[in-house]
Amino acid sequence: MNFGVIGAGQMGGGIAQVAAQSGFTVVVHDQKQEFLDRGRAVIEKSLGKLHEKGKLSDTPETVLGRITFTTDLADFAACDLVVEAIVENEGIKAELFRRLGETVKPEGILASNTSSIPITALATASGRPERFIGMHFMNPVPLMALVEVIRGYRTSDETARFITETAEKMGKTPLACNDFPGFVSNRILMPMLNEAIQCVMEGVAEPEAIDGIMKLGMNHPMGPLTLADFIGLDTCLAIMEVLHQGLGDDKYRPSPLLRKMVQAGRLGRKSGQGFYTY
Ligand SMILES: CC(=O)CC(=O)SCCNC(=O)CCNC(=O)[C@H](O)C(C)(C)COP(=O)(O)OP(=O)(O)OC[C@H]1O[C@@H](n2cnc3c(N)ncnc32)[C@H](O)[C@@H]1OP(=O)(O)O
Ligand SMILES: NC(=O)C1=CN([C@@H]2O[C@H](COP(=O)(O)OP(=O)(O)OC[C@H]3O[C@@H](n4cnc5c(N)ncnc54)[C@H](OP(=O)(O)O)[C@@H]3O)[C@@H](O)[C@H]2O)C=CC1
Repeated sequence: MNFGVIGAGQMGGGIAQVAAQSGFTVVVHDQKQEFLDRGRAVIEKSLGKLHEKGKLSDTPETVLGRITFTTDLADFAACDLVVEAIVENEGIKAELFRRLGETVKPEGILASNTSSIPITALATASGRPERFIGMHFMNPVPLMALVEVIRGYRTSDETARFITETAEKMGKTPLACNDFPGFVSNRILMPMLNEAIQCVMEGVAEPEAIDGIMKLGMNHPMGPLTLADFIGLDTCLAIMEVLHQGLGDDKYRPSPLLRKMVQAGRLGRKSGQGFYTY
């Protein structure tokens, strides 16, 4: 299969890596060569770790050899499937899908890894709503089992079947849900992270204590503030905005502290500082 990925950030890089581990021929796009170089280095490091642990059936070089990196969207013309993983912004994604709809061969399927943005709106922008779907991987992609499969209003059965089978070929467990703001994963996860941030703002406890309470008390692998830093506070804020606007209920109001930290450029792990310093 010719597998395309748009965005070489933490999610795009992980999706490209797992697609290549599954034997697919992969092309990855980002806006600038330096972002592609950074994405490639992250993939190399992850493959090295998996190889060390005997969790890779091919050598890291073989897997990496299946991936090409490009700044030219025209290189996606022959793709059977393109998964988009760029910034969580509806306008920017919609414009990208309009271009992909004109570039990728007509029978190619387009998918978004969006955390929360309506699949149906992006499907309309693509001009091929029957062959459009949400394919939502979890972070870190090489380690997490789930792919949330979100059907838009006009997604065909054939497209849903193809994505389910592709996720399985990638060693993931696909689970289906419908197109509502935040789908299932982030409708449930993100209010918890937002509430943890609200606890920091109100001085309920120090970040370390909040994380410790949720790790030791609820057996969560990461505390909510560590996880928010890991996801990216900009992405968390964007998801909360979609929940708040899309569901129209103030229980989804983003914490003012979350908003302020994003305004200050404290985006979590990717910027070196969030609730913790990296
Ligand atoms: C926002 C959205 O739209 C949706 C989302 O994705 S929400 C986020 C969902 N993800 C989560 O909730 C993740 C929660 N965290 C976890 O499950 C775990 O902490 C984890 C799987 C990430 C790490 O596992 P862990 O056992 O707790 O910790 P850790 O010891 O750090 O990691 C295990 C190993 O995996 C390795 N590892 C971590 N990321 C890796 C990657 N991308 N590739 C390869 N190896 C990796 C670590 O280096 C570590 O290796 P060593 O044992 O050699 O040091
Ligand atoms: N972080 C997470 O835990 C998860 C995120 N997601 C979703 O995946 C998507 C990507 O998130 P993530 O990988 O974390 O984000 P990153 O910030 O790591 O990467 C985003 C990518 O989008 C590119 N980008 C930014 N602006 C534009 C633009 N205007 N046009 C084209 N490309 C652009 C970035 O390139 P540049 O370097 O140029 O900015 C970068 O390659 C989002 O939709 C997010 O909601 C889904 C599951 C989990």
